Amino acid sequence: MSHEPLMLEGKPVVAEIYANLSSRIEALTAQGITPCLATILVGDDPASATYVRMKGNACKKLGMESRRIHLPADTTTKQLIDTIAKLNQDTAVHGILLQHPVPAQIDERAAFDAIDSAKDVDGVTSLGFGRMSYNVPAYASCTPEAILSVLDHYQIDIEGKHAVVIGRSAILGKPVSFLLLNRNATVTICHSKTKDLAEHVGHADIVVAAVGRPKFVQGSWLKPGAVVLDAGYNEGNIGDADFESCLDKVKAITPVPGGIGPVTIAKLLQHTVEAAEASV
Ligand SMILES: Nc1nc(=O)c2c([nH]1)NC[C@@H]1CN(c3ccc(C(=O)N[C@@H](CCC(=O)O)C(=O)O)cc3)C=[N+]21
Repeated sequence: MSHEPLMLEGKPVVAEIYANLSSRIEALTAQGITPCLATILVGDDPASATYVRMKGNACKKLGMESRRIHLPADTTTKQLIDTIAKLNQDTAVHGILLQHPVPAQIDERAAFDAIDSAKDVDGVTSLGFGRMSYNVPAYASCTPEAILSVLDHYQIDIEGKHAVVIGRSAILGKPVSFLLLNRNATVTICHSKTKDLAEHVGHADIVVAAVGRPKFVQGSWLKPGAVVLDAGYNEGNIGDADFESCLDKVKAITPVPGGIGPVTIAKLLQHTVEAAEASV
């Protein structure tokens, strides 16, 4: 590109979300309801522990409550579901986040579906996902919604654009594909078995990198003027896009860190406030 690419920084998007939330949190607290997010971490993955801690810290900063539940790595599906059931019953808890991924012995789908849909602030239940996909009111998964918020904040058109999503996970690739579809993008979903990935990506106006492989998306694959949203969170804060090579081609790109990640957390808090408001 002849001009500098636009940096899609998360910070102003987060500031906008938090500015809107603080008065709502105050109003709730005045009624004796402090929005409360419960996070469940199973096992000892250090990166997951960091993300969960960040979520709790963000709650504190905004005057919200949080509960951190940490279960051992050998937790069974039944034990996890029992823990979720207690949080479902607890009227002081408004949102429940089960940190993905869970250890292999756990049926993650069964655990996600045990979350009361009124508290499913991360859009992980089958009902929440289905409602989101049908474009009826629901809490969408936080990273997908963060991606849409970044596009909207920077006034990047979605309608009629060709979006290529790389990755098809339950909390990222699949839901972001539906959110983009519901905004009238033409969506291609690529994954590990996709042939000619570079060719698909080369047709994209909007590229969502959600593969979980550091520096995977190469600038050489991109159509000049593409917009790249990097939702990767690999070790060492390295994104899924090869930022340096992408810079030469893109109209706009999210940095990692400082892009989608912080907006994800803001969305989680927003949904928790909405769940608290709905509980009144
Ligand atoms: N049910 C579920 N929902 C999730 O939303 C979810 C999850 N499971 N499992 C793990 C991933 C990861 N994730 C991140 C959130 C924020 C940053 C973030 O804010 N990162 C900072 C840098 C991190 C740092 O400062 O250490 C940034 O990009 O600027 C990263 C990663 C949410 N996830």
